[in-house]
Amino acid sequence: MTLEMRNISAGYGRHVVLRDITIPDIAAGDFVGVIGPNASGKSTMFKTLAGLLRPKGGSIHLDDTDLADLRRRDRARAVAYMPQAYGCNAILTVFESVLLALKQTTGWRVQDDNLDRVSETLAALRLSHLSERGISDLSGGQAQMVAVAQTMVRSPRVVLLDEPTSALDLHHQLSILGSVRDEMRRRGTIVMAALHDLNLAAQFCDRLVLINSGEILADGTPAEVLALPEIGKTYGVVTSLETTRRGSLFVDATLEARA
Ligand SMILES: Nc1ncnc2c1ncn2[C@@H]1O[C@H](COP(=O)(O)OP(=O)(O)OP(=O)(O)O)[C@@H](O)[C@H]1O
Repeated sequence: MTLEMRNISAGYGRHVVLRDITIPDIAAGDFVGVIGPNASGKSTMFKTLAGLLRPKGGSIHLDDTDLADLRRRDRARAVAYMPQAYGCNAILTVFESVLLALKQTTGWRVQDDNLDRVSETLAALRLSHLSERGISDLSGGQAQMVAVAQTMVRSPRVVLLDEPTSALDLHHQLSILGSVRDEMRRRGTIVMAALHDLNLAAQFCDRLVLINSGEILADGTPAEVLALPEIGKTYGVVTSLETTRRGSLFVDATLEARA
């Protein structure tokens, strides 16, 4: 399976946000980090991929299928999107809310294997202990992790996560990204995640796409992209890429060059 964005332009009314974006050859099981400053177009890219925003030009292909040719429900089955703003005040348990997400693109009759799928997804994300909790009684971080479960449960071919770790403590950032990466690799699902933390992006992503002002500035492995001078320029900081004693990449950033 291959996902490809070809010459996509998109925006809101006359405001053009994405300018002729091409991202080729995203393969099954790839974890692609989309990095770039505030308002650079990351969410707009995800909304366009999910079919919530119609591109003004270009096309998106999943293998030989142009996603624009799919019916709404089929597209939602193929591409699942977790927006930045999530949350739910319904009187549902976590388990029920994930089941509801699963049934959104199928019939409403609940079968045993649906229940198994919900249990497996919660277990894969290490969230089983929250199953019977009320969805509206969760902390911000717990709600964010449940939103990831709601996105993954339908076994889509592409998962789009818009800042999935913004509300999580350090332990849960590592735990949720590790679980998503392992589970999605096992299922051969493509994951694209907008991430602000470049060190998390370096640790978990196979590939990084740097976007600024709606244009792709770099696309490559974390080691390639994070070493580019464009990284510092794009964020308006000075960066240097280092390797820690444990062999991890580490982006050291300051506002101004040190004397
Ligand atoms: N619904 C909308 N209507 C009009 N303009 C919008 C809308 N949503 C986003 N924009 C504009 O599009 C541009 C890109 O926004 P987008 O949300 O894609 O950025 P982002 O990279 O996801 O930012 P952040 O990191 O702050 O979440 C911004 O200038 C924003 O103001």
